[in-house]
Amino acid sequence: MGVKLGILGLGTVGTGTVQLLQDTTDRNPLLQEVEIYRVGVRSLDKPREVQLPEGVVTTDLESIVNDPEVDIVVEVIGGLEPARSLILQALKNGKHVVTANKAAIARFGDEIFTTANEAGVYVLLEAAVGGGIPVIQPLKQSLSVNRIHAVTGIVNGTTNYILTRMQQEGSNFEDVLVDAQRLGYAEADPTADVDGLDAGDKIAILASLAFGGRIHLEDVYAEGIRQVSKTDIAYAEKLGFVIKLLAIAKLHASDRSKLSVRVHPTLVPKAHPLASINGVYNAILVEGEPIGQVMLFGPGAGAGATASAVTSDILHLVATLKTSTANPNPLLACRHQDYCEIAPISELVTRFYTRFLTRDQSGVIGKLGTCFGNYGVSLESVVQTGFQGELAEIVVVTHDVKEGDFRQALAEIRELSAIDSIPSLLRVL
Ligand SMILES: NC(=O)C1=CN([C@@H]2O[C@H](COP(=O)(O)OP(=O)(O)OC[C@H]3O[C@@H](n4cnc5c(N)ncnc54)[C@H](OP(=O)(O)O)[C@@H]3O)[C@@H](O)[C@H]2O)C=CC1
Ligand SMILES: N[C@@H](CC=O)C(=O)O
Ligand code: NA
Repeated sequence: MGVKLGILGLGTVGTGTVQLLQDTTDRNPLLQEVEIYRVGVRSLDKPREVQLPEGVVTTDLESIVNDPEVDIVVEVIGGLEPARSLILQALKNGKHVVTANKAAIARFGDEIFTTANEAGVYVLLEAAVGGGIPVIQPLKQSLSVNRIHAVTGIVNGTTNYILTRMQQEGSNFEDVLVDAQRLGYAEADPTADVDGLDAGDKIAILASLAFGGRIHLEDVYAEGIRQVSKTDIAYAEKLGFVIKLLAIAKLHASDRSKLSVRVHPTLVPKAHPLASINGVYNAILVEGEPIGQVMLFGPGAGAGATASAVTSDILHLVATLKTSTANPNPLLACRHQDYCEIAPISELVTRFYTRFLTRDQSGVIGKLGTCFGNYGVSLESVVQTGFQGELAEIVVVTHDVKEGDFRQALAEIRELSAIDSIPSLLRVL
């Protein structure tokens, strides 16, 4: 007997998934067991790229999650509500759920996984992080015998696409964002991408899997790419770096009972493996013991890539439904109950790149050095790079420093009469 799917959403990801399921030749034969039974959308009048039999498509999404015939609900509508309520209702009705919705999982994971565990069903979310890259299952299974020290990723396709085109073509931020939207990479509200919130949701999910505890999303520091200018990209290039929006979860430097979980634009040395990840590609570098470093790389967004991840989850569940036992499979279920302790960003120890615009006064560099010295900030390089009108431009790269100390030094520097402004402040990997 076939396994019946109720798919919520027929946009970029839903359409890609239906296309994949309607073309099963040379794919895993288990896919032939899957029937696209119901599909829920917002508007019945919209032109669609896929054809479905009469009566399959509906705007009544609740009827899908409540339909006793549906075995697996695939949630690809996105957003928080009604996605959360529909997922919970499906789980309570004993249906397995596949979702690509990192925003809902990062916020309501506790409620969703608890409900799933109580109902004895699974929530699979491979598409929620890294698009088509298998990263959730590897962290849950293949890599889970390691002690993980750090997960560092480029996990937002939209911003990586924007930064790459700004770097390679000198393109303008807004124009490239429009292209990313047209290509189906961006969220319905692209501020989630641009402001680092989408990457924040994703690193919260990865941290939870890698470090074995739940994450309060409000503890995750997230900074986006709006402040990254063409000027910074050009200076970074001269200094031997590329600027990437990195999502980082690692054991805290001085207190290994805490985690540091954060998203921010970062100067990445050109020789680092993440420096060459361009366009919509994502990569996640996992460091652990005894494995060392593993980098998972691939397309981070887009219809086909994301459909690959969604459909692989469907396949897992089809296999599970066919071999179902009374006890849940612990490799598929969520095993976390407790929350991780997250260190505040002020405790982060990192290098900084900072660009100052200064007035033409003598001894400015000396004054900067004194302020930094007052807070134990030592400098790796100081370069006076040129002029912007009347103002001299000075670029500073520090050695490792505690972010709180560095911010105090900057507060003192801002008070100097020689300082006009500090247009850029970026962390260096
Ligand atoms: N796009 C990508 O590359 C990736 C997306 N994701 C995630 O996948 C999910 C879906 O994204 P994507 O396909 O891009 O989104 P789209 O905006 O392209 O599609 C959303 C679909 O859901 C339907 N929908 C939305 N809200 C409702 C509602 N309230 N009631 C009924 N139907 C609704 C829409 O219906 P209608 O068509 O009638 O408007 C549409 O078919 C999101 O969680 C996203 O974060 C994850 C990885 C990559
Ligand atoms: N908007 C997201 C889509 C995939 O998760 C991105 O750009 O990475
Ligand atoms: Na993935």
